[in-house]
Amino acid sequence: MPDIHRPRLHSNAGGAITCEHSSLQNFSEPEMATPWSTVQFSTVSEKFVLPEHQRPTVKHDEYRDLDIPVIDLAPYFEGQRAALQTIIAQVKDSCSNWKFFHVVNHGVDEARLSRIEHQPQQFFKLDSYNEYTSKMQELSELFFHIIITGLGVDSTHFERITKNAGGLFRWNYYPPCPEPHKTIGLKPHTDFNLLTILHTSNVGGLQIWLEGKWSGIRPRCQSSLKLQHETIKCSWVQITVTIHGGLLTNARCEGPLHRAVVNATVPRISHSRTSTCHVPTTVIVAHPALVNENNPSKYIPFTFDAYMKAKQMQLFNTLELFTRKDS
Ligand SMILES: O=C(O)CCC(=O)C(=O)O
Ligand SMILES: [Fe+2]
Repeated sequence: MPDIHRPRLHSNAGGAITCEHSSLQNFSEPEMATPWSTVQFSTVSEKFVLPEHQRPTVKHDEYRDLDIPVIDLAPYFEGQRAALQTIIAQVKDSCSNWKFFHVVNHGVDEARLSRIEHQPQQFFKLDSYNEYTSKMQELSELFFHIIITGLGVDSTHFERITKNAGGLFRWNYYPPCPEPHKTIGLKPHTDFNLLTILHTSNVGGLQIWLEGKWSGIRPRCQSSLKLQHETIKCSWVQITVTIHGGLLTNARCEGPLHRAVVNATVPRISHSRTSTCHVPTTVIVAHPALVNENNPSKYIPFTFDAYMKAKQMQLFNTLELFTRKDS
């Protein structure tokens, strides 16, 4: 298996991160002030304000004095006899009593750990990053407008959601893979949320399920666009409407099933920006004008909160789905 780094992160305030696979870089948009952010805010954006009962009551620097187990790997690396047996017993105990533990003298060098921590911070400081995210927001809003206008329906129904849309920015890194035919970079999926803007490096890999088969989409970075008498070089982005879009439009605009394949020679990077409805209580329901006898309502309305809970059920409490109810 190639070591695909696939960050999946929910950029709610501050960027709580959930990783589906090992993640190399997780970047959320700078909606909140952080010590190393160039953007400082005095209030939290409305779209991140949680209902009172959902707000955390334990502060970030409020710690409990717990006797969390610390596993020391030094004796093992030093080749001490019986070290492994001791560690096995400690880990066994920690797993059943705590479900987690700290590890010291783990052999991962400090400089490397520090780089992993600091390099992303440099990225967030870049002006280009802030400019990029606001451009992406503008582009998303423009496309919301275009899509809604195309449906020929009144836009107020969508505005409650699109106006509050936040962003989820994700980088996918696909290293070259010695046996690309035996594996896949990103399994078939549809994106959730409203709209995805995807930009890929000039290396193929994205495939979309079209007319009953997987179709490779040619990367078109630096394509030329004729605009009045001028030819301008433009970088290409792809826009897909995703699951909430499908629900809002009663399946008139739904995101495509897609996947990413890997290759043996060149690394590939893609970054996607999905628009997210962050108001947990907003009910996502099809526009009434798009539901009629010929197009009966396809989906049960849900709130963003319910949707996230269902998603988390699968991501974090997956085993609950397989737990015997009679046990
Ligand atoms: O890498 C790609 O081309 C696809 C990425 C993707 O589907 C995603 O990030 O959801
Ligand atoms: Fe995707």
